[in-house]
Amino acid sequence: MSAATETVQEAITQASASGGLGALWTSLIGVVVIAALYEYWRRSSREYRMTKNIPSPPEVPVLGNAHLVFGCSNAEVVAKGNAYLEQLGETLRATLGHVLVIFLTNPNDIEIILSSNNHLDKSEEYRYFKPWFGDGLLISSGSHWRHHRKMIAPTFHQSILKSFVPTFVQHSKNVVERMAKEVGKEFDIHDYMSQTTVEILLSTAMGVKKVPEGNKSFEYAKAVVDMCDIIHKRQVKVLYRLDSIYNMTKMRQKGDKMMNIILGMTKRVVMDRKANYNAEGNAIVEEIDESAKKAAAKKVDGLRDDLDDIDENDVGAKRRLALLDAMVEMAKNPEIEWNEKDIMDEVNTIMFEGHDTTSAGSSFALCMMGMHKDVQEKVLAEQKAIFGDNFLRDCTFNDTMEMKYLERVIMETLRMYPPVPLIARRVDSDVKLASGPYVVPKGTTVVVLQYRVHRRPDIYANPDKFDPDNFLPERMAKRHYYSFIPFSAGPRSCVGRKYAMLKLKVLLSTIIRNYTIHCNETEADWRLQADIILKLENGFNVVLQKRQPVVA
Ligand code: HEM
Repeated sequence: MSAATETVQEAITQASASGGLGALWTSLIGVVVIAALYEYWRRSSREYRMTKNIPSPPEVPVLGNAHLVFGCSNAEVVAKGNAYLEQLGETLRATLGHVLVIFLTNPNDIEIILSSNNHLDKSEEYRYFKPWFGDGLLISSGSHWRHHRKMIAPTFHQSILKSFVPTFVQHSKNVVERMAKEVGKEFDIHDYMSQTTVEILLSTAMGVKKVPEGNKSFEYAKAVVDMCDIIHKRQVKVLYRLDSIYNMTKMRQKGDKMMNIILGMTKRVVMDRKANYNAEGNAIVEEIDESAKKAAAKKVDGLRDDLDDIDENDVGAKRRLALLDAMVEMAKNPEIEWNEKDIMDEVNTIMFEGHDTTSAGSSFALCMMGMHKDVQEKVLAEQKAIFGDNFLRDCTFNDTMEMKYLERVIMETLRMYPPVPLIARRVDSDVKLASGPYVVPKGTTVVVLQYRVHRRPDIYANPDKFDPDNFLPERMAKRHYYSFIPFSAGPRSCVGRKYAMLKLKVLLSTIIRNYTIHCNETEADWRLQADIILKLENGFNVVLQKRQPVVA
């Protein structure tokens, strides 16, 4: 007899002994009636009825599909989700109790959502980020988001990014030096990438002159990983979604501890910058070049966004500031609506978005090069062609423009292992999908699954094969624009995508010119962990060997 059956029998025996059997039956009947009413309400909602024709995994009353993920580890949830999509097709409906979600993997459907200026609001699931990001860019909505986006996008302008290159180089050289002690041993390179990407963000976008002593940056990065794990659990486990239950758990206590570490770091960053604020000294003055302006303006309309270099109204010289300086200046300007909370919200948002994504991206890229030696050799050949006899000299912005093959390696890595594996939006009106006779009702959560779109065999002929040539210009030209979306796309795409690509090139170029990378595992050994940012449950394990001096 199971322990549960014994407990129920014990309760019945005790209840009948104390004359409470009637009360027990009444309670049981009460529970059944409430469950039946809930199930009736759940199934008769407009969302449920309108999406009934969309394929769904097997449902049970009250819980919907929630029973399928009970007790599953993160990697198991990912594996199950993939298996259902494989079995049921490109568009899927799932329910967690009454919470209904539509999963999209068809680029035409995705374009309808992401290119629209209407479906810009994030889904309910992002609310668990609120104590961390406040009303920062990632989760805010409406006019607040529009105002912040307009003010923040120019702080990632190309002229600012170019000025960051020497700092990217210095930190890349530092991490090469730190990793020297691991040479010949197998180790998790993600730990090094995390610390470095935090420090790079602090020194560039945040303008911090001296990075925190000891392993404070690593402590921050670890706290971010733990906090993401907690937020992800709250998103997928029905009971933790309720604040009243979550507040009673040990997880809440751990969450508070992590938030203290995270907010402690970002508060110090803002205080430091304000104390050393010198807008004139830090500004980048850019001469606006007529021919560059005309070339930029010629870009295909559909691909234009607020990050493209289109400054048609700019004349003469333009003064630009990096993110935190720009925000401190805005807060001083009475004509701009910008206060202390706005600064903190954006610092917290960008410190998170800007480091964890690129540390995952760089770690995946290094592992892929460690596994695919032919690709590593081609990357090396390109580096030799660029750096010649002076192989270990500092990389410049112009060098990065020559790194076409490395760029393809990065894009192929982001295709196969997109650091942000999914995006969720709440649709603003009823949406007719292109993938079938489906209508997604207003207010429903839609989830765009980049990971699955990027592995569609009808788009990428051999989707599970690592092939940087998937990003040859002629192949890219033939594909749907929304079939490669690691940075999302449309008006709410990643504001840091150019920063990320430039930083990844400098970092990977510096590492590859110093070390040969080996990865003893195969992709089949990897256990993907998709809690907010895609990672590996079993670590990014590589072995480095010092590269012999290279002769061009
Ligand atoms: C490989 C690196 C990166 C990847 C794959 C990536 C991916 C993404 C994706 C998919 C989104 C949309 C998320 C959503 O809608 O839920 C996003 C938004 C965002 N990203 Fe990135 N990102 C990367 C690096 C960066 C960097 C370096 C920064 C800043 C320094 C940054 C800042 C942001 C911000 C602020 C948003 C919110 C934009 C908005 O809602 O207007 N990201 N990113």
